[in-house]
Amino acid sequence: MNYALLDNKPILLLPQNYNRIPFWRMAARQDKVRCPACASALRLHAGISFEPHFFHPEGAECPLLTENGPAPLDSLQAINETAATAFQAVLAMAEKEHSDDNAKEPLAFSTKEQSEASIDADETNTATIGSFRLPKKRTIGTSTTPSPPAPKPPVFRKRLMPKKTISHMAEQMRDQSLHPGQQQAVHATEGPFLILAGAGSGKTRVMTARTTHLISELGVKPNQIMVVTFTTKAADEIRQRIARQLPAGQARELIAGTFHSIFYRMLLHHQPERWDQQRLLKKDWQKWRLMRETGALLGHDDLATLKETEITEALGIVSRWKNEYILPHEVAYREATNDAEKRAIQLYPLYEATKKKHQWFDFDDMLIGCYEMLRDDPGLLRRYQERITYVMVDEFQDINRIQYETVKLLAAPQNNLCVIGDDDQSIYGFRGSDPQYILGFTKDFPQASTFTLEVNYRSHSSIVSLGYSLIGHNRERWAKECQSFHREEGDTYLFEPEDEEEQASRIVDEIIHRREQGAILGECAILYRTNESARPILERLSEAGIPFHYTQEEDSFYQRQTVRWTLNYLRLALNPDDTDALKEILSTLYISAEMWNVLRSQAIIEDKPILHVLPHLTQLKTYQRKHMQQINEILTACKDVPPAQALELIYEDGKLRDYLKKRAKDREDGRERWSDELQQILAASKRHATISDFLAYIDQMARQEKEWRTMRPLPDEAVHVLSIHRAKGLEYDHVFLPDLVEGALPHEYTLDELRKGGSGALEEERRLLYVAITRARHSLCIGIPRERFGRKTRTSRFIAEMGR
Ligand SMILES: Nc1ncnc2c1ncn2[C@@H]1O[C@H](COP(=O)(O)OP(=O)(O)OP(=O)(O)O)[C@@H](O)[C@H]1O
Repeated sequence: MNYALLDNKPILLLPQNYNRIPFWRMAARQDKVRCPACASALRLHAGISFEPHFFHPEGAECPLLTENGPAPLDSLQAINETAATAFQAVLAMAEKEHSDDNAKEPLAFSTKEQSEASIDADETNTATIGSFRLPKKRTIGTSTTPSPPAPKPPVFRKRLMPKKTISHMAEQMRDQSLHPGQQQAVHATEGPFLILAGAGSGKTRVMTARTTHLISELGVKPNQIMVVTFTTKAADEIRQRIARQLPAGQARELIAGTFHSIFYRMLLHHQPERWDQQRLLKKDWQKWRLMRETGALLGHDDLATLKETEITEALGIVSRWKNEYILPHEVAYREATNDAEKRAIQLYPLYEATKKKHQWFDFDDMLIGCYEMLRDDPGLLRRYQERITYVMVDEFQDINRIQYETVKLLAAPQNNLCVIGDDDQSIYGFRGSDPQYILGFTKDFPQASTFTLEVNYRSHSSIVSLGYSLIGHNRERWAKECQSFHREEGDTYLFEPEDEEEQASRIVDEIIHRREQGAILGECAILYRTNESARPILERLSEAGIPFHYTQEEDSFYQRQTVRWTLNYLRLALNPDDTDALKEILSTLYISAEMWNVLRSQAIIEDKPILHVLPHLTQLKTYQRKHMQQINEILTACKDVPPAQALELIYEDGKLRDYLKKRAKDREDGRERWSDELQQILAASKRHATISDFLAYIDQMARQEKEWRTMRPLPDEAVHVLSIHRAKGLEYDHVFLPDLVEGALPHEYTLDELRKGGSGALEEERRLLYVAITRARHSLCIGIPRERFGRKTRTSRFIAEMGR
């Protein structure tokens, strides 16, 4: 039903006021929204693909509930005449307001009428959803015949029309396991081959079929075939698929794995002492510490006391040089393009020398080590070349120079080298990979044959269309014809929530809705660009009791230092006796840890909470005493106000914001992450009426999150929450992409680079979004929150690009 009572006043979910949903959602959570007939509490269900509505939670008995669901507003008349009259009045008022000037107002949802009107208004090649435009018919396939006029879209739904040729092909091909293009790629085995394959075009299937063909049709021994994949998971999958098709044991002999795993096995075999795993710098912090000590050893200029970000930058640059096989002695005369590179030029030689002295090595050294071992020992190289007669490299777009050079050594002299990749999916530039290798393969191997696999078997046509409209804006790419195998159009939605909290709620409501329609949870994935986007989503999933898979890439949000300090202030407001909380925030009050014991004994003598004896410490300077007094007053005032208001008091009057700003400046950290974190807590707190509710909620979330993680649900039974980078190579029926706003996707640092005149990073961000879009089989929902971290957002430039 689209009506309810809030504090005895009628509210209606009408198109013109959908954008007030966050407020109603909260009211519904607090049982303030009630049914005008039975007075029981109503819940709000507001997803993405359906109209938002109030519903009676299970077990409710209400005269308005019929067999076919809740009765329309008219039926209320018979049950509660006063309420019905009040609703009619609200309805009339809303309609008047709407007809006056609301046409200009962009809506969070588009209604049936609006979608139809706006689509009618633009018959060319775009459809409008709310205030957004998406392609209605885009070239899929090669035909230039204009598509028939689009049918009227159902509510909240935008349809993209696939061309006839595609549906025709889908019918013809339904029962065949390999498309003719794929078959060609499988059967071409001798000499170098470049297989340029679009997203979802069956690269894994082709690699597997090619391997099986070599073994069972051509009699090649599995241990003569090397298959390089980008992840261990992909290698396992290929082995498993092959194991199903070949006699037992054969799959195990195949040389399959990532570059690192294959090369490391070779190194261990020939130089076990040198490459003993004990000497591997496995963890980031080990390299980090070594780099910091290198700086201190150099001891001049700014290197003696390297800052956090400078160390990370230096490690990144050194790693990139190594992947490009630029050796320490070669950088001395290099012209630095910026300060970070200048520092790296100085650090790199000593950093490597120290590692060598202790015989330590890292993952990049494995690649260099293997290349040099083969290059410098012609006998050994020949033995490998004689043994490995077929080489296949998947995800070739992400190869770096050192990997490429080693592969070339191994594949020679026959050069039965088959590389397969999609330059549009190259997303590891920061690791030294470069789409130029795939684009330049035919120059290195002029005799190479090139195949293109352009049919996307994964995604429904509107999703393929969106992906190609976007990626077509990249300049450095191999142009491909885009085709979808599927006749079905699929569903693509844009939605504009108020903020990241509402965005998360709507994604989760949508998942619940889809589960009710038969969707499998494991086929739903929420893909984010940066970790910050995950927090509200994980909370809403936990709250709704929906299991999820989430690989934590860094500290959980509520474990971060800034967040912990903030929450401890709130705890102290509730309970001035909370000594643990006070001890944690001492540094933010500029009180040293040594003072703690003095404070404790003073509190015991005076029989008062430590917080209250703070202003009376004799060691304090006058301004400090005044500040401590103020903190006491603020915390007392916080006790009885909603948490969002309390946080504002703590940040501003309590000067926590000033402290964090100063701290970041002192560390010259430069990152504004603390500020985003404060805004995130503020956004989360707005959903709660009291501090104790908010704190209890956080504790419960932490417990639940931990539980979900330890429960390890089966893959099918849990929603996947993961970064776009991790989602590469994977596929799901339903994909949700939150935060399509400037600064998130494209990421802020990309925009910085753009401002300085470089467009490479922006092209990589576009590829990243392309990867995300093409993970979806049937449906794709893109969220554009109007606010993020408490600030107004700007829609990602990529949205407009998808519509042109
Ligand atoms: N000939 C085919 N007929 C039907 N389905 C196919 C065919 N080839 C591939 N598929 C299906 O299409 C989907 C995508 O295949 P695959 O994962 O091999 O593509 P990919 O090129 O590796 O994708 P990406 O690079 O986007 O990760 C899979 O679900 C696969 O089973």
